[in-house]
Amino acid sequence: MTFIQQLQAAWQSNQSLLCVGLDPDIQRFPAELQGQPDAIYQFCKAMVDATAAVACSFKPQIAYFAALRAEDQLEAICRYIKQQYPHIPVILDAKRGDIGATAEQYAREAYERYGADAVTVNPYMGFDSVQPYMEWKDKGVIILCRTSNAGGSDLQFLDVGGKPLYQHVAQLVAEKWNANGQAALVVGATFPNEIAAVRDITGDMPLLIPGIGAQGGDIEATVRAGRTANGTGMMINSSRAILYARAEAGESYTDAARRVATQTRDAINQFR
Ligand SMILES: O=C(O)c1cc(=O)[nH]c(=O)n1[C@@H]1O[C@H](COP(=O)(O)O)[C@@H](O)[C@H]1O
Repeated sequence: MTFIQQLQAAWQSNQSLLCVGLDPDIQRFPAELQGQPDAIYQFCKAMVDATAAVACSFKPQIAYFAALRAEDQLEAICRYIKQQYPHIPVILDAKRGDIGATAEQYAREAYERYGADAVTVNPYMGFDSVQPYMEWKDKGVIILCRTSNAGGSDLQFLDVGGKPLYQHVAQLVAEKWNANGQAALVVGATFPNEIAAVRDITGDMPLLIPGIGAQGGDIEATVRAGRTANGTGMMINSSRAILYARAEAGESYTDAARRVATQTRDAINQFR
């Protein structure tokens, strides 16, 4: 099964467009995990188990693991998801971008070492820097287009021949780069007008949309702008708002994560 087929199946089986981001910040872990040698893995495993029933994808952010020399725990959580929840695709968020020969190695790292189904990449160095990821025909290649951060406008909004650069990227990917139908684009939930513009350009291409939750993006505006005709087409990511949800009376930290993930999935579904 290709990444896109896997994603379509997960949208249906879990009735969900929610991507659960795994950004494990040890400073924010519950007391019971503090000081454990594999705390990052244990925390992510607990989050995966708590949210798997309402997620269409998981997105581990590699920096949170690599900064603490915890790549082995990233390997382990990717393997765990594959074993326990093989129907839910894993997106490695690495935002890679380099010359072709180096990109080949990054692609092997994402797809072989971590067994990811898709990886986020940066288009700034052009097609030959993205192509090596596309040689893996059944894998997803998720390309930055209009990122959720304010500074994204510094370059992505520059006028290139009468349109902003992010629209040029969307057009390039939709019309030229995506020969094998495996591409998706990143567009931030903090910019619903831009989500709508990218949706217009790209037809039914899946969009990875981070920025709801901790970054304050509006769920209704996001879904209305990004949905396809059949009410899918999006992986709407939330990380910190789910991982570090405040527990209510009698709740464990995993209960709180499950509650917020379920509420977020349901809030998204209201507007599909
Ligand atoms: O590619 C991404 O996932 C990404 C792109 C973008 O434009 N903005 C963005 O926030 N992200 C990632 O999405 C996650 C957002 O986390 P929260 O703000 O905690 O929900 C982080 O892992 C970011 O690295």
